[in-house]
Amino acid sequence: MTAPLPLVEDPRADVPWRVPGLLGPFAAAGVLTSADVHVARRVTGLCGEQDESVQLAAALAVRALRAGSVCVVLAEAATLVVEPAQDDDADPSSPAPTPVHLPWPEAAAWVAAVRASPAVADGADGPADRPLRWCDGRLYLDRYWRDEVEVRTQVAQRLVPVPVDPDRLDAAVDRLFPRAEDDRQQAAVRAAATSRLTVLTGGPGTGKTTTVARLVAALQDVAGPGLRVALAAPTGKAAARLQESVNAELRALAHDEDRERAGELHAGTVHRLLGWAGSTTRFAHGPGRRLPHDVVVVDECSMMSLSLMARLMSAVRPDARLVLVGDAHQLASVEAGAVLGDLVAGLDQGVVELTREHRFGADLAALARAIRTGDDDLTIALLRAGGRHVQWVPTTGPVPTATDVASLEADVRSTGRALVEAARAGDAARALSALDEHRLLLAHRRGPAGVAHWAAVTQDWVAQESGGRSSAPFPVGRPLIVTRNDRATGLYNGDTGVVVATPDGVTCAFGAPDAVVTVPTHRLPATQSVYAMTVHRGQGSQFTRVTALLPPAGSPLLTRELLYTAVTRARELIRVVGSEAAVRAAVRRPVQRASGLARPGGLSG
Ligand SMILES: Nc1ncnc2c1ncn2[C@@H]1O[C@H](COP(=O)(O)OP(=O)(O)OP(=O)(O)O)[C@@H](O)[C@H]1O
Repeated sequence: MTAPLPLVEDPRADVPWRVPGLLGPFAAAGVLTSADVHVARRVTGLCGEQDESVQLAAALAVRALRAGSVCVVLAEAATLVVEPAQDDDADPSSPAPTPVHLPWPEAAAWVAAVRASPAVADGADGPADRPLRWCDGRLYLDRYWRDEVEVRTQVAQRLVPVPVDPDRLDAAVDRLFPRAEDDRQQAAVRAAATSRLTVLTGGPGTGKTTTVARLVAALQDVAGPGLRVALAAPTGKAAARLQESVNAELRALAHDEDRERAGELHAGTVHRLLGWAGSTTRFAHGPGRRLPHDVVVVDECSMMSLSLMARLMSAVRPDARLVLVGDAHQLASVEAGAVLGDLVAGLDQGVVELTREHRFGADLAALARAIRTGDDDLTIALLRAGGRHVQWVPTTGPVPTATDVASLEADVRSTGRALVEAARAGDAARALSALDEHRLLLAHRRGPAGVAHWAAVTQDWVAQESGGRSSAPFPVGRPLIVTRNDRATGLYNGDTGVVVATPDGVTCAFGAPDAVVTVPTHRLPATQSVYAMTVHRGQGSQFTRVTALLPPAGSPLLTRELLYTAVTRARELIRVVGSEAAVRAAVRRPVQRASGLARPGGLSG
């Protein structure tokens, strides 16, 4: 009897087993996944569209969403390179992506077929009931086009002058920002007072949060008192940080009346503010039931997707003031869209950029600036020069050696030991401080330069420091990250905490060292250990010291925004472990997300 042949599986599960016809070579080349093909066939099929070139265009629109773009620019489709945008399984040691030669349809005939398709609404005035939309050379899934229209309309409606007493405003600005050199912060207060939309952008430590607090105080004076103010951020962690810093700043205001008028503010997630009803698109608040607030301030807006921004804008009362705050150079949202970046780049009014770094060490700030401006020579020079705040371990092989990671290891061991000791002593505040002392950030989740591998390595180092691994479900000293929002405990996806000993057993401490929240282990929502995290996960948080361990230069995840976001997570020290080629590849590679808002004039019509 012959043994059955072993089943041979395609190692890339996202490549369809067999895609016939025109889409076949695109699937085989890895440009399209089975999900892209499936969704495209379904949406076109429902409308009776059999033309394969239209199916291809639809599949590319679906693919674009995976890569963070809102639409596909069909004329540029043939310049596609094979690079799975968020693909963790991509082998980072593989060579850089290369253009692929594929059977692209002839351009003019392709566009004509798409525009004439019963699945496609042609232009802004096209039918409202089709799954796809063609507009200005871009093909969208219709839902995303509607979100863009919503944002564009809201922006136009909100950027109209709001009358306020000019003398009163002058007096408030002079009181709150008396120094002439704080002219940008003054401008932000003026913008927020005189417009219903203000975009406040700037790198870390440029005074955004300080400005938010003082502009709230100014608004309570010139448009209040008694304005209802909502503060929000895309993640619970970012919201907690915002609340803490804004209230600290409000308490420190020099004038009693400003302090009294502003009061104490609460911040929550954007989802919570909008009354999230358990699905990503259904919210209690919207155009039919607006938020009651007079002022809505949202921080960390770089993390907001197009869809969430559209929902937010349509839920804020037309006569309320909306202030969007964030660093437009950071990684954009995991979902499609880079609205903050589009607004900062495209608006000729309503945007205030803060540029003076107040907190950052000078060499850290210079490094962040070099990366942000795409200057790879300067980035390398600054890394090489090093300093009190910058360390570089240039690696040469595809995988870092023990020597390459020696300084990382020393940091992980010392902070790990401090964390475990504090947790064993039941000192939650000290354990939480130790938790934010150092963080290892990576681009990938899996693979040799991924979180899974490095979390295991660092966990071993910590275990060696603290008397071995424990098999307990919640070992004392284990750092945890929450992976799901949980109303019952008030914990949010991304919150980090630590397991601490108490006289009654173990519990988990979350929050800031001066505002500890304890949650018994049996009430915890889903959590994971957090010995290392992706840069995406680290967004919205800062740590005293950060090690960014870069994948090899060929990794598709290595981008300017990724490196900038990693570097700007550090308060005191950024250590980069990676090759010169990887650093240069990152700096030279800004993420390009296609959207109709980003095109010239895309925000005005
Ligand atoms: N005009 C100013 N003059 C002097 N110091 C300032 C000024 N504005 C802000 N600061 C100080 O600079 C530091 C950073 O300010 P802030 O936290 O507001 O920046 P940020 O842009 O919100 O930073 P991040 O994005 O990291 O949260 C704070 O210590 C703050 O007190």
